Amino acid sequence: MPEAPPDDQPALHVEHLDVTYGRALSALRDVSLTVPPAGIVALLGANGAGKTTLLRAVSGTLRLHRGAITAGRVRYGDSVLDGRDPVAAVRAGVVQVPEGRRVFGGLTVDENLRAGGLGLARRRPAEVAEARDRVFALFPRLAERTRQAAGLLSGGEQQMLAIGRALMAHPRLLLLDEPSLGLAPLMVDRIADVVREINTQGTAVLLVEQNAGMALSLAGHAHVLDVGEIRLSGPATELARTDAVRRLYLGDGQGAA
Ligand SMILES: Nc1ncnc2c1ncn2[C@@H]1O[C@H](COP(=O)(O)OP(=O)(O)OP(=O)(O)O)[C@@H](O)[C@H]1O
Repeated sequence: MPEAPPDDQPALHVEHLDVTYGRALSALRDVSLTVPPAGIVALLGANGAGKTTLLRAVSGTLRLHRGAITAGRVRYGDSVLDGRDPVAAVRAGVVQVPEGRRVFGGLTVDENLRAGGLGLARRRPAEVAEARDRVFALFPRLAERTRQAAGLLSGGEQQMLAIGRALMAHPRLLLLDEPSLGLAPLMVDRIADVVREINTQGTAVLLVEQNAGMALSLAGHAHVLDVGEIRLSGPATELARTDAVRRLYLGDGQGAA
């Protein structure tokens, strides 16, 4: 469990972040953003803009992908997260749901959930059971399939499981990487409802999405990344009205009226 009580919610501060892969590839340049306590912030951008890279920099998984922070800071409350590992981030209350519903296909739903939060010290069985109950309340479909192999779930159910597994670690900040990718519209709505519900329960969300309509309907604030740099930032409702966002991300060929 994170050390701080739930009502002591820190903010995430990403400050002037530069990230490179290998020696040559600059993936992020001078990126700054804040996720306020219990807020939802959306990060939009085309393929390759650097959205996943930013989540990796926050969750401590960058090094697993041969990336490195070369300048700037990532702070979550009093915890400095840049240069740390994923376990340090999880202990601070920051958990990433990777793109592509990476569930353990050969393990059951229940085993996948139990794998969430591994690395957290001293969890009592009652705490694990309570976390599972919370996941099942959000995703009743998972409760009906606890013994099913995760690889046999539908795409939407696998996304639910990936989010559920992250929730097992009691995040105070959830990093969601394209949760709507490849899902049917009804399932996208369902995932959006769940993100809203998780946030209502007090968890902040940094939401990476190509589905700008969904992301802007959920977020209070949003940023647009373009080839490694933040081009636009503002309240989600305002961003949804700008020409560039409407044309490029909301499928509005006419631009703003
Ligand atoms: N492990 C890696 N090694 C080298 N380059 C990488 C690696 N991961 C990402 N990149 C490069 O870094 C840049 C940013 O990629 P990133 O995956 O962060 O973008 P993205 O906005 O999340 O795109 P997508 O929507 O396609 O996932 C791209 O040029 C990508 O090719």
